[in-house]
Amino acid sequence: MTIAGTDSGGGAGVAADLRTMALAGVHGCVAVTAVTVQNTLGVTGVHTIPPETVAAQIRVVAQDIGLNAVKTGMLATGAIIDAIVDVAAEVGIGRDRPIPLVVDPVCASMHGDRLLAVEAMTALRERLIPIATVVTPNLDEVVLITGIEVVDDETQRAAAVALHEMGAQWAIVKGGHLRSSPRSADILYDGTDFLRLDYERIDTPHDHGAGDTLASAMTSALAHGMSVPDAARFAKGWVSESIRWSYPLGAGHGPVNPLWRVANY
Ligand SMILES: Nc1ncnc2c1ncn2[C@@H]1O[C@H](COP(=O)(O)OP(=O)(O)O)[C@@H](O)[C@H]1O
Ligand SMILES: Cc1ncc(COP(=O)(O)O)c(N)n1
Repeated sequence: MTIAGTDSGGGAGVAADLRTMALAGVHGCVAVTAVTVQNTLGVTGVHTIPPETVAAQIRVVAQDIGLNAVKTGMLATGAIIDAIVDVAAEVGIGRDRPIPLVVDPVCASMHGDRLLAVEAMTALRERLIPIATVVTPNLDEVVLITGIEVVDDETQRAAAVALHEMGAQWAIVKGGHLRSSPRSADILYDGTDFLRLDYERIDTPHDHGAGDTLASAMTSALAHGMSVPDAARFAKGWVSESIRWSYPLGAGHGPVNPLWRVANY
């Protein structure tokens, strides 16, 4: 299941998640948190869904269809985070529970438009991250959550340690925004070992939805029963190829494209 917002441009959020989940061989269910008015240039409006409606979407799917793995993306408000954390305890989602939870702590769009209220940062830090099986921030989110500015490998590792200490079972600190590096390397940490997930940096402005695609590929792999390190390796390869096959759309940032998996270009 993806718990996330919609993007009218079809590049990020629920649309990106469902594309990846389908192509990765799992049935994706949806709990919508917010409707965004969005195109490739930015977000011009957000309509949030009542927290009890978000929780109810999760509850009815858990009760009928069942959940193998869950990811969160855009959550919009602290009240929505609270509702998700409460229903997660009720149906068994989260670390040390039967259903793994991947938390992509989306705070803003790539255009800099806010997708999580400032007041929600405390609930994110103190309630949601502590129940995450894996948390997957980009470098902008790392600064907002931990105060650590990542500039190199050492600070990237320090951020992973801070996120693990906040309660996440595993932390992946994504290096996509570390433009000074010729590689695109993410660091995975479980409190003991660091795993570096390294890939060539692909030179393209069309990377809208990359973070969602990484987290939903990982969630799909966890739903198939893979371990977190195997799921992370799978997801890194998946998002890298999706960035390679991204396409221009509109006047801004086009979407990453998981159709590389099936398309015969
Ligand atoms: N230009 C790029 N080339 C290759 N991989 C990239 C590139 N940009 C981002 N990635 C990878 O895509 C994933 C999403 O990263 P990032 O862009 O940092 O997140 P977000 O989309 O949340 O801002 C990460 O695995 C990152 O390393
Ligand atoms: C509904 C929604 N969810 C997530 C993102 C983040 O994606 P990106 O960082 O590519 O803008 C977004 N723009 N919109």
